[in-house]
Amino acid sequence: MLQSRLAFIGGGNMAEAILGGLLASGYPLSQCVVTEPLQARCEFLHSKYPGLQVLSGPQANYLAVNGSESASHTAALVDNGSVHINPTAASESFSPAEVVILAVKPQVLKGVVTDLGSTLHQRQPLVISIAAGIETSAIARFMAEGASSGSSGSETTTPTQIQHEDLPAVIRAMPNTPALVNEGATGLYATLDTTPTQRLVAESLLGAVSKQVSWVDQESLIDTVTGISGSGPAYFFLMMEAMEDAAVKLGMDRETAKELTIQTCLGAAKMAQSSSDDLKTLRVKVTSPQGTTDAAIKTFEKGGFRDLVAASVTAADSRSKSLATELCGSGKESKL
Ligand SMILES: O=C(O)[C@@H]1CCC=N1
Repeated sequence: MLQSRLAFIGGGNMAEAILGGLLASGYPLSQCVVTEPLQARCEFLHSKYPGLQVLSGPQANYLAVNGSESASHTAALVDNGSVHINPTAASESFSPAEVVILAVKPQVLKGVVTDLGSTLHQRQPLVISIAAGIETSAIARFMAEGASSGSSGSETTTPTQIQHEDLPAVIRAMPNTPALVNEGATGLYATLDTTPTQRLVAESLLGAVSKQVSWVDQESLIDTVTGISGSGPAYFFLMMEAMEDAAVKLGMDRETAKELTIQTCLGAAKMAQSSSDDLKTLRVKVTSPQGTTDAAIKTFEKGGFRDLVAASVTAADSRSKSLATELCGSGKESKL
């Protein structure tokens, strides 16, 4: 399971970050398949990762999850024009995926999972979703709806009521974009029906691009993970933009202001990580009484900085919850 056959559904930035981190840590390329609807993105992935199986077209997700029993089946799908595939891999058969990473936008997750319902039900891979907001119960409902209607790929099943315990286990992950430079922070939530091995698999896959992987024991806390680390890089970019602009206003050239700001951010983060002091103590240690930092911090506090940060993190957390309601109905779903 630790070098499982992986299917990335969606080949965007986060999928690439996870894939790139895995490959850099020695994960076999031959164990990975990526599906991607955009031709230009497929070509980019082909050229950046020679030999990677990149599938596109209406059958791509089905084939990536289900596998293809024979090379001739794969070739037939290619001949039909329904699957675009790395030419070097066109004659290969595919093993079914043991882990499916749902790396599509929340807005298209429902359609993708419903279409894959039968195959997921039949193959029982571990499903890891990195889509913001969409709850595990909603993902289970989409799988069940798809499996009940037998709408997946070329498989057909008799319409039937699918029980929750018959569905694959789902783990939600919220990585962040610093994963692109192997400095990610990821929150994970697993439903009670996941096994310790499945949790370990999720942890090691996301750990390939994350310096920090933290489990949360309530699903709603994944929204809070989104509020601090998922969206968080943008908060620090905003802070750095504002510091750079302030220095420019005071007469510094932009490049110098940018370099000093970035290194200060990086240095502060490294100090916070390596020091045994808590964050408040670290701040107080920089702040001489009546000195320059004191003047700046008093200005932040007077301007309501803490309340503003709290309101902003809460807004992201709330938006993650409301995304679920917008895209999946109530957002608070009962078990099937
Ligand atoms: O802004 C967003 O919706 C996503 C989720 C976390 C980071 N970006």
